[in-house]
Amino acid sequence: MSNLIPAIKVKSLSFYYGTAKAIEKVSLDIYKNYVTAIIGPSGCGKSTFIKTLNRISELEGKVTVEGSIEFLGQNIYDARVNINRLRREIGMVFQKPNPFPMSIYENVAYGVRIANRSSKAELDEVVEFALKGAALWDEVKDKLDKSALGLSGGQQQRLCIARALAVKPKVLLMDEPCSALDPIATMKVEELIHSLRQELTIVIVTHNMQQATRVSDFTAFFSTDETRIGQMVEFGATEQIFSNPLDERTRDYVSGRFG
Ligand SMILES: Nc1ncnc2c1ncn2[C@@H]1O[C@H](COP(=O)(O)OP(=O)(O)OP(=O)(O)O)[C@@H](O)[C@H]1O
Repeated sequence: MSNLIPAIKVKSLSFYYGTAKAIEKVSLDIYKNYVTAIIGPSGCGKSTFIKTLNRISELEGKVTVEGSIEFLGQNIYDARVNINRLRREIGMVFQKPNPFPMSIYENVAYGVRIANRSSKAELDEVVEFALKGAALWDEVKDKLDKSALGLSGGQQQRLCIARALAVKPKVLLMDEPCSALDPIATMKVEELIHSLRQELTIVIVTHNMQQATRVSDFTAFFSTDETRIGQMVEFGATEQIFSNPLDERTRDYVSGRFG
């Protein structure tokens, strides 16, 4: 792989819920226009980590962050950072599809309306662009005014991806985006992830190791020891992590002997 440009540089990141440390001193570069998978056993801090990347983790109450996360040359934890803009530039898709109880069109247009004043024609264009980007346009183009809640689970998840794409993010964070989907819907989302990396940088948390090998270019393996504090054990090209891991703990996990 040539041309590795970091989109996000995580430096010695530690994270606490109240006084409980959830992750310790994670450092890693997330490369632009590649897919990075975060894998590891339950409770090792994968979701916590991904949520620190756009400061969604701050919505969890009293939390403390140490270290830094550089995005576009700035520490995102700097007091001058505009959090709304940060979350538009680093969008997020969650485990369970969470469409708003409104029409398909309004779901996609929502964030754009908040971010800037747009004409109806501009909004129409963005909605079409985002739904096409999320490979959902053909299925919904004739029912844009219908409730999003009438869509299947897989369609709802692609709608949530379209909603994130509508505000033209540079990075998309996906926290187990397929865990509530059937195999066919999962395959569609995986194909989508593959094609989206032309335009975007993607970070995906997954429990499914086959999925990590199918969709990602790089993999970070997180784990905990007896302290129960999450740490990054190993990071590398996905092929290397799965075929020739350097750390014994990674080897045990990817071979299914642990976790
Ligand atoms: N909102 C919260 N408040 C307090 N502790 C939390 C909170 N969310 C997570 N934790 C704790 O932080 C640690 C890491 O949790 P996290 O959900 O990030 O792990 P994970 O690797 O994503 O787990 P899983 O694979 O089960 O989703 C756990 O010990 C968890 O109990």
